[in-house]
Amino acid sequence: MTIVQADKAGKAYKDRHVLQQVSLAVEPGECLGIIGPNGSGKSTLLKLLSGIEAPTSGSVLLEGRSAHAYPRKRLAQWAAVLQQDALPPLGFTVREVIGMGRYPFQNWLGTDSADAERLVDRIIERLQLVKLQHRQVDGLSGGERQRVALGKVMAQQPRLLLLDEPTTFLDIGYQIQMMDWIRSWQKESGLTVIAVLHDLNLAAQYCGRLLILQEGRVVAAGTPEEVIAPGLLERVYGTQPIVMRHPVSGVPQILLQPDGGQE
Ligand SMILES: Nc1ncnc2c1ncn2[C@@H]1O[C@H](COP(=O)(O)OP(=O)(O)OP(=O)(O)O)[C@@H](O)[C@H]1O
Repeated sequence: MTIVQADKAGKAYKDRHVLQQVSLAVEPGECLGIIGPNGSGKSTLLKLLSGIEAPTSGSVLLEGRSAHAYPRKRLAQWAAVLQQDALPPLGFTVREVIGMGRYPFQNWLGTDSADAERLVDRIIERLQLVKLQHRQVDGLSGGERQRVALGKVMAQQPRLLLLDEPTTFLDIGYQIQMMDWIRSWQKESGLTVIAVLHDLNLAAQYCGRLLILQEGRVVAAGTPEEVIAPGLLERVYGTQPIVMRHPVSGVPQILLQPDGGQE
């Protein structure tokens, strides 16, 4: 069954239309990348697709049901959101923060339906956080904190993972590591991923399908080959990048041209 379906979804704040007529369908196990310039509505779209906000027109269905029809706790057991700097609360250890991902699964006695401690152990090992697990999160570097935030959403064991700029503050090593972890998690568990990414090269490498927004409307959707095209990118971003094939994976990659390439 289609995991997420938007049908002519729109969002307006007062009389300002931030998103208009957005239609898309995301199938189980796929990775959809959402790209587009600053202010084009990417984060707003993610809020609609995660059920955090309701559309003001059209509809968003999660497994066939209106996102707003889900009780909050049920939604949290099903979908998880990872943001740019998820800023785990101060004063907690790495292990405690990862364990917080289990809150939606606890009953009123605080007991979990799964073997939560073993799950947290496995995640800590997987994300190479063993040495850091008893450290407070406040003292960690940006890259370490983002790893902890990923651990927390992994503990949630969602079926749908929504990423809002997950790699923005990370160096290239951490960017690749983060996206690789997410990809292997996706492959192992059939997780569905929707990712807002500013980095078109990362988006083309990790997402099988891309959707590009401009001023709140979908201007193109398709494979990276279809979307990462010089003419389209110039129209949307107002700059003309060089598009080349990645020498190893073959996916399209861009090189920026200062001043439009004219000396
Ligand atoms: N709560 C709100 N009230 C009014 N306007 C809003 C609200 N949230 C977002 N907007 C506006 O909607 C537009 C789209 O914002 P959004 O954050 O979705 O864009 P974005 O593509 O994620 O941008 P960026 O790449 O810069 O993060 C912006 O002009 C923003 O000012």
